[in-house]
Amino acid sequence: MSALLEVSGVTKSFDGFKAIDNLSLSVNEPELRAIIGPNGAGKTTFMDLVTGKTRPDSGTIRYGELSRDLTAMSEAQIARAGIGRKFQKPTVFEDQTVLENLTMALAAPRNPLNVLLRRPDRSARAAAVAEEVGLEKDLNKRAGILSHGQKQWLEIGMLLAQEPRLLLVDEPAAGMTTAERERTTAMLVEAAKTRAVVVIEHDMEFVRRLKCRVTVLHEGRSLAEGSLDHVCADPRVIDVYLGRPEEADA
Ligand SMILES: Nc1ncnc2c1ncn2[C@@H]1O[C@H](COP(=O)(O)OP(=O)(O)OP(=O)(O)O)[C@@H](O)[C@H]1O
Repeated sequence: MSALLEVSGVTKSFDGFKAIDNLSLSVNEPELRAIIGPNGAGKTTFMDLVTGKTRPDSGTIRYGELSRDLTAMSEAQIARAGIGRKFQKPTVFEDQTVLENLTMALAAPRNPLNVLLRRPDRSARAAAVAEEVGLEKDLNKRAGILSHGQKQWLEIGMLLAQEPRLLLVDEPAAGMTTAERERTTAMLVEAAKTRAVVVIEHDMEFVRRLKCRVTVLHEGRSLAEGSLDHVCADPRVIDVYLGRPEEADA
């Protein structure tokens, strides 16, 4: 296990307001990491910075063995370097089938000789990804008729098909049924066995099931980090995020 992503002293202001304030954070490979924190804590901005959608005012974001500085790379270069992002709302091609969506998303074979010598069966690879995200029985269904949860899984599958080294996932459980949430947890835990997966999530039960290291963001800074039990016992986290029971009752 080694650091794949190293965020050091990053600050990002919008109109003088520090959305990210001297943030340092590192993610290993493989690792599953949850990022929690109150509204406006800077969670989405963090993902925007890593993917190159937003540029920091100061600090560095280094990635991979070569410690490439992501702040000097375009969004397309960052995506090509193996960083995938799943936004909250599913974005799949509704008129295409599950299989077609996954096939379109498949990563191009890295070695051109593979294409010449052993032309990979793209449908078989797409079917294997479908199995990873529990859609193996729905290969020929049009994506538009899938449930909200299934669309989320399809999009996760489309990202996995691109073989990312770092996958950023924004609130995957939002709008899902309890059963769907449980399957999503299992999927992310499995995906994080061979890559880095960073999940933003508000649902604490969901985070608990991930059984992973948790970073609590608050006002653009890392307030606490460790197991969920560890951060939940931190009085500062209780104050700014979890609330005290007597306050909740009030
Ligand atoms: N493009 C932008 N322009 C101006 N302000 C922005 C921009 N992006 C984010 N902000 C501000 O930065 C702060 C952090 O926002 P961010 O969306 O990163 O928080 P968050 O932790 O993801 O919140 P939530 O849980 O509500 O999604 C907020 O005050 C937000 O209004």
